[in-house]
Amino acid sequence: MAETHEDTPKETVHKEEEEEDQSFEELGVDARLLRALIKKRIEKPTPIQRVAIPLILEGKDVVARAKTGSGKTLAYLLPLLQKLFTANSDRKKLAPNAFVLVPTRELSQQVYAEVKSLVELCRVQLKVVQLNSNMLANDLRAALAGPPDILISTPACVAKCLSCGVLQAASINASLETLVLDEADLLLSYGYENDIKALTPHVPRSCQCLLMSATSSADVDKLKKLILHNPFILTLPEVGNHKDEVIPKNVQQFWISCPASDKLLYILAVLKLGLVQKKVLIFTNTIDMSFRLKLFLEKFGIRSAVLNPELPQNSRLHILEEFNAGLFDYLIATDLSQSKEKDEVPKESIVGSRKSRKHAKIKLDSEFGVVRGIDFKNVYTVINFEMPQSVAGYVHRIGRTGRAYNSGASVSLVSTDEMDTLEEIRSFVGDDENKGTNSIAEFPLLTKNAVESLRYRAEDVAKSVTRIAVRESRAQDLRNEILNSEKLKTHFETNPKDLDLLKHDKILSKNAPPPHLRDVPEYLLDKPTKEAREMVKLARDAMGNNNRRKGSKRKLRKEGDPLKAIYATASSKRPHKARKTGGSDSLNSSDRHKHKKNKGI
Ligand SMILES: Nc1ncnc2c1ncn2[C@@H]1O[C@H](COP(=O)(O)OP(=O)(O)OP(=O)(O)O)[C@@H](O)[C@H]1O
Repeated sequence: MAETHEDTPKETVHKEEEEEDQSFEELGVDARLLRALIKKRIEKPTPIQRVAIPLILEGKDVVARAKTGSGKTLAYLLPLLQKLFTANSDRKKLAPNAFVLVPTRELSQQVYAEVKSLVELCRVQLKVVQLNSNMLANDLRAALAGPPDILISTPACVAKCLSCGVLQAASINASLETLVLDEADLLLSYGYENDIKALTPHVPRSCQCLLMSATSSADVDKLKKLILHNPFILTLPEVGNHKDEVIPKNVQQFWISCPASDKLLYILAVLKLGLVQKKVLIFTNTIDMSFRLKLFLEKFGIRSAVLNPELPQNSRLHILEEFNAGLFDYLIATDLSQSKEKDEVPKESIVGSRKSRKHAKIKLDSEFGVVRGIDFKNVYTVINFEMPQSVAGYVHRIGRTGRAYNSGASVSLVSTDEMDTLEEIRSFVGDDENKGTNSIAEFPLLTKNAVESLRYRAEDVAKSVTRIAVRESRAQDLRNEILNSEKLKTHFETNPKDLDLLKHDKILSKNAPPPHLRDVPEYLLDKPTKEAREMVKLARDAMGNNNRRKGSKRKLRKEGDPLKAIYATASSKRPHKARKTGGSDSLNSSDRHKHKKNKGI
């Protein structure tokens, strides 16, 4: 095991403040990787990268805890690649030199894509493979022939490789130089404990072990004991042990009180009136609800895609790719960690599919995960259409926006039944009126009048989205995706960059959406809503409709995010106590005055 040491969070704080302007070069990153980072427009290291990279380059075992979106992936990938670039090519290699183990396939794909792009940009010959436990033993064997330099996979797949003799314990022991457990706080809760235990006896003592995690938990401690000996513990002060600092500071959090039966109406108002910035990631707790929402929104001309664990893997990856590439603005993701709907797809949802007849039932993919780790690109707004059932669920959902140095917002629709959850979240994230930290403020831009103006249309359309319509659409979508999945597989093998083949935000309703529902007539909008809408539009324009654009980002950081300026007053004006019912307050004239004056927070 690598040389070890125990660092204290306090020492890390000191170091970070002192060296805030350190460049990647000063951290000791290789010239090829520096050039790759420039091409990727990554200019300066994030705090966790500043602290972790030098230690990992020195060969230390490291446990790195830093909040979601803080750049943990590059924190371990850069030194890992550098180590492989400079390794002696004559050394014995019977198995991959590095294992990167992650909890979900989506994440495995994401890390793989990141490694591949870095390796290509560096023009270095390194073989990287990504495996999953659905692969046949022969395919696993073929992929591991060589063997590759880096294996990216889930613990279950490595355990499978060991048990079916595709990977030999002795070969791992002779060759493994680096073991990374990414999203370590999740690995055990995904049920990988035995898989990890199957691997650990074969990890050589000389192997450098890295544990990356967004939160500290008993599970991380357990893994630490299982794998590492006296590692450096890096807990970023800004994330750190303080429970009130788990949400990135650049994410503004809002909530809207609304009856459960009015949620469709409220989300329609928020989206249709243009009160939030795109792209928007919407979380539901069940697959049926995601289809209900999709069908409802598409009647109003709002096209969205759904992402859930019953879809074939190729489709899921393609949906993520398309969303990240900006091909559509609204993605409805089902966070099944919050749901009882975990075990199987209901049979009726797959009736008629050729595959369904063959297999009778389709298991949901247990390696699916949309909440943790996935780097959704340029998501500005996260909407909790249904509240997560745990504080951790909330933290990880919100973490899909405000990634790295970007800003973002979250809006939670909270029904009476979910009010206790909101209170629990508030007390956990340290929503403190006096400190102004991490406040979850009432969403300031949606007025009661604006909601009521859409009620008649919304209720009418909601009635037409029946349970049967939902089930049929879900079945149809699954059938389409199963067929598409095969096409995608072959197509993307030959055209990896072609993202336009299949659109995932296609309309599922049998009847085309009525044209009169596409636009909200001016007479339905009250004055505050028109003003709020205009302000969001102005902010969007000022941000070039994309706050990640080159140039504009730098400008924004300097001058403040215009959307923050809009929200600022409302954020500081928290309701005294979470109300149990009713909509948001209207903007009064002094609020509006302040909105205009405020130059950002
Ligand atoms: N130094 C940097 N400067 C700017 N952007 C960066 C930097 N490092 C990483 N990023 C970008 O920040 C985003 C988030 O990074 P990453 O996925 O590694 O976060 P994370 O800490 O692993 O989050 P999570 O815990 O949610 O998985 C990515 O899009 C990544 O490309």
